Amino acid sequence: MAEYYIGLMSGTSLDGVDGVLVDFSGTKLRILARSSQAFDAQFRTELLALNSPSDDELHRAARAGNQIAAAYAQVVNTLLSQVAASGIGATNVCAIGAHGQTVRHQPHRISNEASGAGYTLQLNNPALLAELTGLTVVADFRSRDIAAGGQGAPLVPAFHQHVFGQANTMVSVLNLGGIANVTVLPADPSEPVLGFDCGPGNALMDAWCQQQTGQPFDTGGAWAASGQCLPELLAQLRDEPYFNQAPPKSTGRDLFSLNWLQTKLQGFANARGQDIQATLTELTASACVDCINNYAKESKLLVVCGGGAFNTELLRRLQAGLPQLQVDTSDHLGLPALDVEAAAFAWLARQAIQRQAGNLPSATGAAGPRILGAIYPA
Ligand SMILES: Nc1ncnc2c1ncn2[C@@H]1O[C@H](COP(=O)(O)OP(=O)(O)OP(=O)(O)O)[C@@H](O)[C@H]1O
Ligand SMILES: CC(=O)N[C@H]1[C@@H]2OC[C@@H](O2)[C@@H](O)[C@@H]1O[C@H](C)C(=O)O
Repeated sequence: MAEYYIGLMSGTSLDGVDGVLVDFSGTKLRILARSSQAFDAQFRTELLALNSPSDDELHRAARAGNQIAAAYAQVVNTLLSQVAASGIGATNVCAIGAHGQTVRHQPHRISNEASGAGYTLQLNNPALLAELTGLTVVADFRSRDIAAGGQGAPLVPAFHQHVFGQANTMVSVLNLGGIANVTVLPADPSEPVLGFDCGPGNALMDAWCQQQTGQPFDTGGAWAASGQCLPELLAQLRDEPYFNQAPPKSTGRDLFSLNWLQTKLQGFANARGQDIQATLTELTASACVDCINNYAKESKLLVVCGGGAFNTELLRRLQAGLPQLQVDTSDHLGLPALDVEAAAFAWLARQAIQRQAGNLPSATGAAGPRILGAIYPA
């Protein structure tokens, strides 16, 4: 009996929505349809602005949530139209897992407040999405883990374990989205799975590329490849306490923003744009390399997913920093790099519907396993 779920991810790159329709009924998941929809430049600018305090932000955030739900509904329609000929329709889909758009992520405990709790905020309107699609929607996956003392991120390690785990071999998985996060799957299944954010993924490279060239990202890393890494700037960028913090840990644009970069760039006014891009690419690569060397030294394989998997220069720098292992994209294991996160949220929706935990406390630091997400019935 088929078990269809839809997963929708719009991540910290702010580039748009990735969606997949997955069948979980077999031993291996099957992706039956995939679709991406880019946000237009104006909406992207608004989402970026909403990542920082600004005027009338409650009203603007609510409107942005509606717009995200509308974009999600369009992706759902496209996915369903791709499988219509196979006789699969909305009534066959168990639920949608809709991540929402993270605009704040402050999971750390606030000791001088009565609740002591941190928070995370994903803009979305799951009620509207349920109305627009007629489907059950699961949303707000992160809050429960934070309420249980966890980071609320990363949440993909449980899914990575499900799809990429190998008997008797340590495997590491690196998601290169706006932020980079790693999952370490131990060779011994009784050992805990680790998972945490390494630091910036594409966010700073994208921001610099957009500002200097007008292009939203450095295609293939070609611009970075034409420059030289600046060691002094790299040292200044690496001089950020987050990199030396022990896991569990997670971060976001709250820290790694264009403002952060501009502060670090003081004193480098005469540097060439492509050299700064090369240095930002090395920043992402070196932070990830250090995480692997510190927490996954015995890994023989590094599975790379997320849009950064298309950045050849970034992958070259990763492989150069990790000569002891093989760097490969998830495509080689049968799951396209851009589909992994969306598939993870389809899986997390399924966990919620089946009243199963979605978090891994060994990764997030939560007090225990928790059922994640709020369910908006069809
Ligand atoms: N051809 C390419 N060359 C270089 N970089 C690319 C290419 N295609 C995509 N990217 C990068 O991937 C990013 C999108 O990746 P992805 O969709 O995984 O991000 P995301 O969903 O926002 O991730 P996360 O939630 O993990 O932060 C783009 O912003 C860009 O930086
Ligand atoms: C708060 C938030 O949205 N975090 C994202 C972000 O993007 C990458 C990294 O930072 C990761 O921790 C997380 O996303 C993935 C899907 C996760 O939860 O595993």
